[in-house]
Amino acid sequence: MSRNNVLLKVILLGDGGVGKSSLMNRYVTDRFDSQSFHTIGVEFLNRDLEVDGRPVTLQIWDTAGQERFKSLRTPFYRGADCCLLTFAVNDLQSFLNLSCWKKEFMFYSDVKEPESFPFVVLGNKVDMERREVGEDEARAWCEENGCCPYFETSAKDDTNVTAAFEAAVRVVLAAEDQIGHALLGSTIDLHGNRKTSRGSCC
Ligand SMILES: Nc1nc2c(ncn2[C@@H]2O[C@H](COP(=O)(O)OP(=O)(O)OP(=O)(O)O)[C@@H](O)[C@H]2O)c(=O)[nH]1
Repeated sequence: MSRNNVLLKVILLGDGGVGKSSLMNRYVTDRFDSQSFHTIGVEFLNRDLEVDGRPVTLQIWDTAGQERFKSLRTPFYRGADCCLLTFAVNDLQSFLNLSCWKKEFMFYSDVKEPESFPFVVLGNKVDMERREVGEDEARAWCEENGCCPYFETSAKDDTNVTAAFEAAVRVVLAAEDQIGHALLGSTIDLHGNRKTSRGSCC
């Protein structure tokens, strides 16, 4: 039996210059521009793919990370299925700002169940020799903040870019399956209360 195509909206957030546009362009067009300009507002690109036999259209929304564009980007958070929090491993401040990005997303999006909303974290620019954020430190932040999985990426070298976007699709599909199973598997106890179970994203 053929399965229907699923449209998923994922949104890239993070400080200006960490490589959000470059990651999107690498994944969708397989190109890298070393002179990439700052995004103004938002841009989006689609890519069709198949994950575990399921046809998916991934709609990737790339937002402007600079503070002055905040009012242009926040209206686009609504309806997102997954948020990709991005920092650059050679820029400590962009890592420290991840919590602010997560808060901003939760404030302006229409997420119904904040505890189980899927986040993926990308530590970009791993091709750079000088690092300011270690992999262990980044993984620890992800664990503490319920934002898994974590990928170390390079849009320049095409390291882990496909893996990261496919992981975003997988966490969304897994979360949807879990809700489906929870509803199917919910039971009515003798007192008439519906029992459901829900897991976290990690
Ligand atoms: N070395 C290296 N440079 C990168 C990588 N990704 C992006 N860059 C460079 O970093 C700069 C900023 O990249 P962008 O993709 O425009 O960053 P952004 O996060 O979209 O920035 P805003 O649009 O301002 O939010 C550009 O000069 C890119 O060429 C990477 O993986 N490695």
